[in-house]
Amino acid sequence: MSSRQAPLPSISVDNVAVIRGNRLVLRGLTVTARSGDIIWVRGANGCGKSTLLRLIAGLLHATAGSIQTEGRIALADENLALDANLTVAKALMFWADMDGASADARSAALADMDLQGLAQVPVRFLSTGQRKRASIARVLTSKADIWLLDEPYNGLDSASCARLDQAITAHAATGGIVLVAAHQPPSINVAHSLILDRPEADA
Ligand SMILES: Nc1ncnc2c1ncn2[C@@H]1O[C@H](COP(=O)(O)OP(=O)(O)OP(=O)(O)O)[C@@H](O)[C@H]1O
Repeated sequence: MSSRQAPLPSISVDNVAVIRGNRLVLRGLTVTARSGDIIWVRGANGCGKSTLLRLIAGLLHATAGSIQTEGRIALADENLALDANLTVAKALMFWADMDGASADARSAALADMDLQGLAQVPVRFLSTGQRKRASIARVLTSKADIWLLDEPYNGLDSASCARLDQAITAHAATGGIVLVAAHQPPSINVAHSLILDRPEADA
């Protein structure tokens, strides 16, 4: 049997610039994240927080610079990524199957986000906060090493915020990486915060 262990998760963003539309959104951005890090990504509207998360997720290309990641990535942003016509349980199971995760992982994620009572409800009937909890449950189900969470606290009640804090803390404690893009500081200990510059046109 091989004794080789999987490499630790990491993110290395090196001197990255991005042009979106005709705007320079990020310029000369360098960020490193290591196993166990929780990083708060902050900055003014339009400074590129979502852009950075999408770059790291591989959904956008950098105009200059390089991005290297180690480990599996899950992104939760404004796009719910759950089939509106499926029940919450089935929509999560779709992703569990895609990610090679187990039904147990799905059940644990439902419990962590207090969604058991909504498991048989179609995704399209969820409220704003419930949809947000379901999108976080998808990240939990994925068993990804790197969580990229875009405004994860928006729309959550205080009990759900506490559950999310617990999930983030536990993920980092077991060696995962979490990037949280948010305007308000997370109430958990963050390794450091990354402040993105105000966009040039707004400065
Ligand atoms: N699809 C797109 N095409 C062109 N420009 C875009 C696109 N999406 C975003 N942008 C621009 O990129 C810039 C950064 O947007 P981004 O969504 O990353 O900012 P943000 O920091 O997440 O903002 P907010 O705090 O308002 O959520 C903005 O100027 C925005 O107009």
